[in-house]
Parts: sequence; structure tokens; C-alpha cells
Amino acid sequence: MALMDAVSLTAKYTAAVFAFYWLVAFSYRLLLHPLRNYPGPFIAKLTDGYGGFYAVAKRNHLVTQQNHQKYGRVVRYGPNRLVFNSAKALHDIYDNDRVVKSRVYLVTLGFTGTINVFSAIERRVHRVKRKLIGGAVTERSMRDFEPTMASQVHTFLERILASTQASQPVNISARCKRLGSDIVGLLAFGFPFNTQTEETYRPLQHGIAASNAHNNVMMQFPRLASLWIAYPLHLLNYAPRKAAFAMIETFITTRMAEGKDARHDLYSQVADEIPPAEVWSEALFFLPAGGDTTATAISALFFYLSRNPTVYRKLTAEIRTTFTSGSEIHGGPKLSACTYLRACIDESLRISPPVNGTLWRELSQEDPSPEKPFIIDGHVIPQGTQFGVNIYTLHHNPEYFPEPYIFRPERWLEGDEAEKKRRNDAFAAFSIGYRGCAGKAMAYLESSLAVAKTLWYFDFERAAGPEGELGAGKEGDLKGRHRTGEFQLYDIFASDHEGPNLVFKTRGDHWKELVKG
Ligand code: HEM
Repeated sequence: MALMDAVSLTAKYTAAVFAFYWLVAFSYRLLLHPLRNYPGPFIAKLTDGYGGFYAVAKRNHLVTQQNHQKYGRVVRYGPNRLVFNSAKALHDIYDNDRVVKSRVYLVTLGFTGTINVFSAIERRVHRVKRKLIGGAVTERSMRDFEPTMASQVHTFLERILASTQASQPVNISARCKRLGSDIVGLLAFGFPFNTQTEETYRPLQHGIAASNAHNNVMMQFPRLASLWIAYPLHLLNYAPRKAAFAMIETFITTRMAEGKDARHDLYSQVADEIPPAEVWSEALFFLPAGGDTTATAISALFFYLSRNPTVYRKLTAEIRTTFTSGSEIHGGPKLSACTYLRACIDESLRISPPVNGTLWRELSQEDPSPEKPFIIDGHVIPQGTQFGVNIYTLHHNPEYFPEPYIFRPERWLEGDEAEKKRRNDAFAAFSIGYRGCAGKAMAYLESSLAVAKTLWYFDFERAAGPEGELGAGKEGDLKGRHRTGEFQLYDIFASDHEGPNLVFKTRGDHWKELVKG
């Protein structure tokens, strides 16, 4: 009895101490914290759990956008977090020597536990990695890699051709994810995943998506990583992540058994410069960085083409008058001269950015000018604050992109120099500054080849009935997914998505070229 009383008394005291601790912490965050005067959702002022919750729901981008509409250009999105919605803020943050990636990126180390170009925070460490890894995806490297990429695009087209014979709708997201993964697998590991044609390595995509979603929750709510509740969360997606990692081990051992120069891939380019563990950490990051992002860009463009017949007609006319055969479509001056194609890709990246969230940053511990106040878009930012711009929200800010939910590639081709600068300054699909995307050249080449070649060989339209709605918003949805003309993204740091379901028809006899190879 005495023992029971002691246990009950200890429990009561512990609860009281916790309650007191949280009361003091919450009161401080609300009333005394340096960010106390910034507007934002009440719960976000108290805990990062707000962002964590919407990361679990995969719609932080939509909620951030709604919060900006409600609270204005700057929103307090966590006790120590501010998110901005202006091009000025974008440049003040991301194009700035005093700013580094937030420590929350360290949660992405995952299975390898090794820092890579994406997770490196210190500028010195990052600079070395960026020089090395960036070199594998420059325009020049892409010229060497293009035949490998083109052969995967060819397989993508062959699969579409097969669908025309069976009169089956094609789920474009599924196809593009496989295409993206097969291409980046060859670049990163020199290993043919062949997910376009075989089942064996398809679970890899599921594992990577699960891992991204998990990391995204931890990045929004870093405290969670050290709480007991993180363990069941780890277990939730453990099996697919573990299975993916086992596959990756196969790729690594297979590749290492070959000579360094056996293939033109990341390994061949950096193996002499960094230890194997780091090479594989970089390669692992390439899978979502290069595969999923580009897959989203291509899927979204197919979605918007299937819903905007005037754009579809203009783009097909450009492709079909610029080239005289499908095999003529490759990187070079002719493809670069397809300005409407580039405008369509940029408009798709604007309206449905593959990385759609807030890329958190902080003031460097090695701030080169600590004596100067740090200012973002007119706001003096206290040390210790995490800040960022939400890419999806900025891309839908009508100050820079009037009628932001309308897919209108023409916007990228019109206006005087001042208008162009205003628009370009607010375009952040690849982020900007020294941490901006290293794989931009690859992303544009892959998207251009996949879309231009498809339009050369095929005509397409969206599938009839409810099947054709896959990927679109639903009228009446109350969670920000109500726009039927918008391709829906699910925020997992990169994006998950489904559809569109499209029906393809061959164009004349051009398909025979595909069969010949
Ligand atoms: C449409 C496709 C793509 C989009 C929208 C995109 C977007 C981005 C964004 C927004 C970042 C910054 C992330 C951050 O600050 O946390 C980034 C970084 C990066 N991306 Fe991409 N990316 C794309 C394709 C690629 C491809 C094909 C590769 C090559 C495999 C690649 C490699 C990288 C690398 C290495 C970084 C890290 C750069 C650094 O921190 O220095 N990306 N990308």
C-alpha cells in the first residue's frame, strides 16, 4: 500500500513538474520570445508540432499558402521559425554568405550516417563536395551521359506504344517515376534498375518515398526525433526503407566489383577523390534528388497539357515543325530553340514545383559580419531563428505571377526586361544561390527529351470518366485540394503524386521508327 502511495505521489509530482515546465515554456514562447510579435497560427507559436502535423498530412505547402493569405508576407510557423513570401526575402535568404542550411537537414543522414552534398551545413565542407558532385551533372557531363538517358527515354516510348495497341490508359506518374529512377540509377550507381520493364527493383521507389516522408516530418518537427513517439514512427515505414537499403547494397557491391572506369557514372567520376562511404551517400541522395523531382516535373507537364488544349496544340506544332524525325530530338541547338517547350516546362515547375516546401535556413555560426544586423525583407532577424521561403507559396503569389493557378506558358515569353526580371527573381523551383540545384541541366534535358519525343510520336488525351480525374483536385475539397485544374502534390520534401491517366494514339507511321530502335 505504502509502495502504491509512493508511486502515485511520484507520478503526481512528475506530472506537475512537466505541466509547470510546459506552462513556463509556452508562456515564454507566446509573451516574451523575440518572435512574439509576428503573426501566425496559435499552435505554431507554441510548437514545431504544427509543421510536423502537416508534414504527416503531406500538405504543408497548402497550409503555408493559406497562412500567408491570412497573416500576410511573414508568418511565424514555429516557435523559432519565420516563413516569408516575397522575392526580396528569397534573395536575402538564399543568396547570402551569412546564411547556411538549418541543422534540421542533419536528420536526413539516414542509413549511411554520412554527410553528403545536400546535408553538409558548414560552408567549407559543402564547397568541396559541391565542386566534386556538381561536376558529375554539369552540361558537359550530361553530353556524355545523354545516350544512356536517351535509351531510357526510348524504353519509356516503347511502353507507351504498347499501351496504344492495348488501348489502355497510361498512369503517367507511375511511368515517369520509373523513368526517372532508371536514369538516375545509371548515373548514380551505373546499375540498370530496369523498373520500366521489370518488377524486381520497383519497391525501391516506395522505400525512398517512405524515407523522404519520414525525414520531412523530422525536419519540420526536429524535437520528435528525440522523443519516444519517434520509435513507432520509425517502425511504421521501416520495412520498405530497409528493403530499399538492401537493394542499394546490391547496387553498390555490383558496381564496386567492376573497374572504376567500367561505366560513365558518379562512381567513375569521384571514386579517386572521396572514400567509398561518401560516394555511396552521394549516390543515395541522387535517387530522390534526380529521379523523383524530374518525374514530378514531367508528370505535371503531361497533366497540364492534357487539360489545356491550346497549349497542347502550340507545343505539338513547335516540336513537329522543328524536327524532321524523332531521332533528331536530342540535346543541342534545335532543342534549345524550342522556346515554347522551355516555357511549358518552367510554367509546370512554377505551378507544381517538385520541391514544394520551405527550405529552412539559419544564420551561420561563422557569420562573416556578426556586427551587422541580419535583415530579411526589412525584418531584423534574431540569432537562433530558422527562416525560409515556401516555394509553392511564392510561385502562387499574384504580385509576381498574375492568375497564379492558370497554366499559361506564355507568361515566360512576354513582357519587357523589368517584367522578366521581376518574374525570374521569384522563380525558385531549383532554389537559388550557392545551395541551388546542381542538377538543373540534367532536369531540363531529361524533361525536354521525354516530352518532345512523346509529342513527336503520339497524340494523347485524358482518359474518359473518373479514371481521367486521377491527379486533379476535387471540387468542394476543404483542405486546399479543390482546384480541378491543378495537379495535386503531396509534400514529402520532394513531391508524391498520382496520374494523370492518359490515352495515347500513334501519330501516322512515325511509331515505326521506335520499333526499328
Ligand atoms: C525538375 C527537377 C529538379 C528540381 C525541381 C530540383 C530542385 C532542387 C532544389 C529546390 C534544391 C535545393 C534543396 C535544398 O536547399 O534543400 C536542389 C538541390 C540539389 N539538386 Fe536538384 N532538382 C531537380 C533535379 C535534380 C537532378 C536531376 C539532380 C542530379 C542528380 C539534382 C541534384 C541536386 C543536388 C546535388 C542538390 C544539392 C545542391 C547543394 O546543396 O549544393 N537535382 N534541387
